[in-house]
Amino acid sequence: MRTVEEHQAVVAALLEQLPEEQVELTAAHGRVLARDVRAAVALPGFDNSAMDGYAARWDELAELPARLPVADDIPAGRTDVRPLEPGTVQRIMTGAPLPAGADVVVPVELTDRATDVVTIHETPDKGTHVRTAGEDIAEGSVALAAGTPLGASQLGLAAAVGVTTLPVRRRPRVLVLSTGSELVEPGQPLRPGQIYESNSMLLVAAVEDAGGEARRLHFVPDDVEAFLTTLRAELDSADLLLTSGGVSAGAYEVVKDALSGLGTVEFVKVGMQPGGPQGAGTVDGVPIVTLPGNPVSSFVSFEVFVRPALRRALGHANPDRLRAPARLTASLTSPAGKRQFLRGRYDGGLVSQVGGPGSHLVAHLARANCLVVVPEDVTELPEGAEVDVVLIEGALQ
Ligand SMILES: Nc1nc2c(c(=O)[nH]1)N[C@H]1C(S)=C(S)[C@@H](COP(=O)(O)OP(=O)(O)OC[C@H]3O[C@@H](n4cnc5c(N)ncnc54)[C@H](O)[C@@H]3O)O[C@H]1N2
Ligand code: MOO
Repeated sequence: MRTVEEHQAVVAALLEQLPEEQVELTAAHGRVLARDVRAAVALPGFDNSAMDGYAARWDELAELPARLPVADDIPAGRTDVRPLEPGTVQRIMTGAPLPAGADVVVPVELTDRATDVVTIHETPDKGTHVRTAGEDIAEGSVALAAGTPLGASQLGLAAAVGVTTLPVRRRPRVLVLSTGSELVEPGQPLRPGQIYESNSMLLVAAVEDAGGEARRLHFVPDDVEAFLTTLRAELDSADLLLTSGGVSAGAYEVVKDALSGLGTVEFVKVGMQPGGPQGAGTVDGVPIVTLPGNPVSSFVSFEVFVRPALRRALGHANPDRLRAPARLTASLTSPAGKRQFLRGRYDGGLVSQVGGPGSHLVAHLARANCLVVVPEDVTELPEGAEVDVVLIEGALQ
């Protein structure tokens, strides 16, 4: 039996780092930066005001109230600001360049707001409300490091330093193929013994969530010829093929039967639950990961093996999910010798198990926001025990 880490290494080794491409900033959301991006300009680019008020020389405000002539008016965007003459102030707006010689901005609220000669009633400390050039980032320094996922704040920063395109890694093209003679397309009538096919939906969404580009192939019955025909027709358009179902110990294990002896796919048992039966390898040089058909097993296997491998291939600095320590709200039991990935809801340092360990419990899975990891050698945990949880909800990443 393979350990979780051993099978993770096998799957990760199947995927090479994806090639780089340059994309417009508007298309870079959700991608991963391939190379460091340096700031072409400092931020702030020049000393400027943090408040609407009056730029002044702090030494001249020792005696209050102070009355000083307003020598100029500086709205944001002015490019010809003159130095501050001694004995004067300049009216200034938020974001406008600070005149040379000014070392404080007095907010309008501390003045009579006059535009000819202003009366200042109170003065802040020297340097207050002045944003200094380069205090956020220096010109030429690394603004975004390779491996950074590009979300709202990272794209905002890229635009702020004047970037228009970014180097990212091409999204991996992942094919998803479900197998099973019991499967029916959602929307069609069900006969006794049939179920709606759901793993392909789950896996396509999981691939996209991991940064890949997924394509759902129409599921095939437990028929080796049908499976191989689909595989051969589609394989060369993929960086990875994910299959679901047909890998355990029964009489109609289509994926196992079709791939055994073809390419390098190896079928193994991994010491975990759900997700025990696994397979991974290549056919015609294309990586294939065969996930177990139970929906929760498919999901957990994707989380544990495929997601980190895809994210590593995308160049993520942190390919793994965030983890957190949490205290159990109720006791639990776990089989010896297998790492359990129970479904849970985590909030504020506490975690509650959602449903039992059964890998058919899709409604419970849909309510979970974490996986509760119970190590191989732990069989019982009391209420209040500390466990490790893997946060699986997008918003928490
Ligand atoms: N005698 C043994 N039986 C089983 C073993 C074992 O070691 N010995 N392992 C069990 C475990 S653990 C798992 S997990 C499953 C894995 O089985 P398969 O990968 O072969 O999957 P199937 O048999 O095709 O399906 C299992 C289950 O999931 C449902 N399913 C399958 N595909 C889909 C889909 N696309 N959408 C929705 N639901 C799907 C299917 O109807 C079955 O109920 O094997 C155990 N058995
Ligand atoms: O390991 Mo199976 O994946 O429990 O249901």
